[in-house]
Amino acid sequence: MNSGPLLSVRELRTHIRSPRGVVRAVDGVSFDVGAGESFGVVGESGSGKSVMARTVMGLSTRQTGVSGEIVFKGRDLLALPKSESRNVWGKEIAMVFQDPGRALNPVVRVERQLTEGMRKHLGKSRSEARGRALELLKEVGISDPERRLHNYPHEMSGGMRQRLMIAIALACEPDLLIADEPTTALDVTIQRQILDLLRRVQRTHGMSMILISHDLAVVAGQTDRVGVMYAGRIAEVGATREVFQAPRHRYTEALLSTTPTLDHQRHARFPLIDGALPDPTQPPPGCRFESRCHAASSACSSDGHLDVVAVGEGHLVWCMNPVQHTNAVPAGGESVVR
Ligand SMILES: Nc1ncnc2c1ncn2[C@@H]1O[C@H](COP(=O)(O)OP(=O)(O)OP(=O)(O)O)[C@@H](O)[C@H]1O
Repeated sequence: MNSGPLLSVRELRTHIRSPRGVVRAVDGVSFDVGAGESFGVVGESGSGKSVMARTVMGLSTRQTGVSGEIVFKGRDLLALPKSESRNVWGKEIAMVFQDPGRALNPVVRVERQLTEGMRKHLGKSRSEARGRALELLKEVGISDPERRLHNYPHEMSGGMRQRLMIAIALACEPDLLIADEPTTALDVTIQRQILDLLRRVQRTHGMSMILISHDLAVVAGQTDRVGVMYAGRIAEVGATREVFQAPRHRYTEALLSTTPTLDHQRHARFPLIDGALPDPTQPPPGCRFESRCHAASSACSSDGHLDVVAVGEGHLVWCMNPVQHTNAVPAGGESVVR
């Protein structure tokens, strides 16, 4: 029996060949997600959140080179034969995308989109899968499910389509649900309902969730732990409350300090921080935030290995000079992990 975290991502790299060179979209990312845990991922546009999520979901293209480890329930998915990893992706790990209109097949009726996975992965008969599909539609709040089974996606509203995506994701009872900006494409009034639904199904099904969001307030309210991504790497990871109340990486600090409404859980969209992300085809040596960091020293741009400092229980920061808070950690309580 595997007693480690449900998901352990280690030194994950996803490099994409493109006309402008090799984009190092994900470039040495490590984090864990525990069973039943909700893990948030934040970071400004282009930091690599979506590429990381798609890689964990097994959605790499031919232009993509992936290395590192994605250890899920004790098995490294990148080292498994394709025939086995295919059974994990879509069944044990499922994904809800930003734009349900694009993620759903426009020419296939709801019934087939909902039952396909159950028939393929769980070996359910057509009528069993149909019965379960009706239950799932009810669970995600879609009324008149019998009629809905015959619909095409375009016959449903954006909010209903996202509910349908969630039902499809739940169909094979996954252990991990990845939600990549699941409400960005929706009206503000619907966003809250979808987030509440995700949180509810995560709890009732006892799943783990990776929730990617631009919206810091959403992540603050919905997740147990958070990873802050910057330029293809994790800058800081830890309990959401701790990271948001006492950030130790200056990138996290900058995000939070320029987001005054976070306390009120409103409109906490990503703020503008002076400067720009480095060119992902030619990232600088050393710390990638160095050029925008007010506390950087010459050592930060040196080509040495970037230290990971443990600043609290499960709280790691990729910085050689983390922010100090009074009362945060007793003197000598911090240690370099590697
Ligand atoms: N198919 C692709 N070909 C080339 N570059 C890509 C491709 N997909 C993503 N990238 C690049 O990889 C980097 C990371 O992109 P990604 O979409 O993961 O960022 P993100 O943090 O999810 O941003 P957003 O919040 O805007 O979705 C960016 O520099 C992006 O331009």
